[in-house]
Amino acid sequence: MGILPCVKTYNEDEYNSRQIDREIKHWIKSYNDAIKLLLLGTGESGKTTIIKQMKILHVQGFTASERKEKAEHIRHNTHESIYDIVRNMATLSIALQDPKNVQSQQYILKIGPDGPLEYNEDYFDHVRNLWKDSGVRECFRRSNEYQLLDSAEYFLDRIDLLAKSDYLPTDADILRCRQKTTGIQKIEFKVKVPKSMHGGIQEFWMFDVGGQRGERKKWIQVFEGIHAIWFVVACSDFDQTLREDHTQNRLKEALVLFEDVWQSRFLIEAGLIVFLNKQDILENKICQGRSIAPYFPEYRQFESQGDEYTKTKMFIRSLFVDLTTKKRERRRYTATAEKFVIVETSRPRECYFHFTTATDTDNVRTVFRDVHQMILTHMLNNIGVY
Ligand SMILES: Nc1nc2c(ncn2[C@@H]2O[C@H](COP(=O)(O)OP(=O)(O)OP(=O)(O)O)[C@@H](O)[C@H]2O)c(=O)[nH]1
Ligand SMILES: [Mg+2]
Repeated sequence: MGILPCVKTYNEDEYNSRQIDREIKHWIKSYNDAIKLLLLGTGESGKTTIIKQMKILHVQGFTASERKEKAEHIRHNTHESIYDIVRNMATLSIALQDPKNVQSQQYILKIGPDGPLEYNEDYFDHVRNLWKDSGVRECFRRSNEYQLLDSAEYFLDRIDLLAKSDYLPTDADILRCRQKTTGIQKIEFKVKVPKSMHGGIQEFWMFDVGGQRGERKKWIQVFEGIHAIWFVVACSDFDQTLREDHTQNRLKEALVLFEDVWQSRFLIEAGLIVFLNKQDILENKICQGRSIAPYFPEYRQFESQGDEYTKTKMFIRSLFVDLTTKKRERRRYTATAEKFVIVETSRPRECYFHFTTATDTDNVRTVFRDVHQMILTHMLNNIGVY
């Protein structure tokens, strides 16, 4: 009599232990599976720049032929920049400081937005003349009133380098280069897991999509099986309008888009990390005396410690945090009432925030390390290791 329960217990233990073995195998398999990350955000927020950083940090960087190809894009970015500045001088009623530069202005305008057939010495001389002109600089300073690439100043300041026939861009130049993403891109890479987190190698798949309005309908194709969304916001956009809709403020568009992503039932299982990006440009703007208050009047009531830049970045973060505290709404059909009703789902969900400068490799390295650690802790938590 005394033996039977004991035998039974032994069998149960054996069964349980086999079951646990199976589960552990499954956990380890899913732990070793690639972590799938999806970068989302409006156009020009910095998604592709983060992908480039992953290539620099975790793949082998850029080959000589890739750099050569980028040199052409960079020259084109530079042309687009000077063309957009001089084209907008008339609209903003800004005159050239030196009337002799009219010839250079006409030369650039005549070329048109697509750039010259050949980037020759003559071309670069005209760009140099214009970039030295204080009227051109004044129009550049007012670039929030029209559409201008964020890297305009960076490349125009380096015009002598770009003019060299053997110019090969550095990593920093490539990170500043702008090419709009169309379609869906994927980068795969492996990262060592720290010993403190059980060691081994973790594979990542990172998906990049185009952020302009016309591109967003393609996003849903990559929602399946995503572990975490990195939502990228260009914080410096607060005084700019969208390229695709000149009536919409860029930061307000980012807030609307973020709310859509946060509320999306397709992304309910994915972790959400917000990259409050372009901190370098934001700080610069604030130091130059620009304020977010005319675009977001509630800023005047916002209370925060620190200087104006710190206050602005904390305010922008608070705008996103507020959206995460709203209850998620879902429409459900009720047969009795024969209509759809809004039901609130209140499943707790975390959202993490990081202030970033995507063009700064050290900054992205640190942020990626933190985010990786967080994802691992989250996964290990889920399988009960911690
Ligand atoms: N100064 C600065 N420039 C940045 C930063 N992040 C991105 N940029 C620049 O902003 C421009 C746009 O960045 P992208 O990475 O192409 O933006 P995106 O989100 O991929 O844009 P789409 O492909 O249109 O969705 C590029 O010229 C980048 O170099 C940043 O933190 N600081
Ligand atoms: Mg892109």
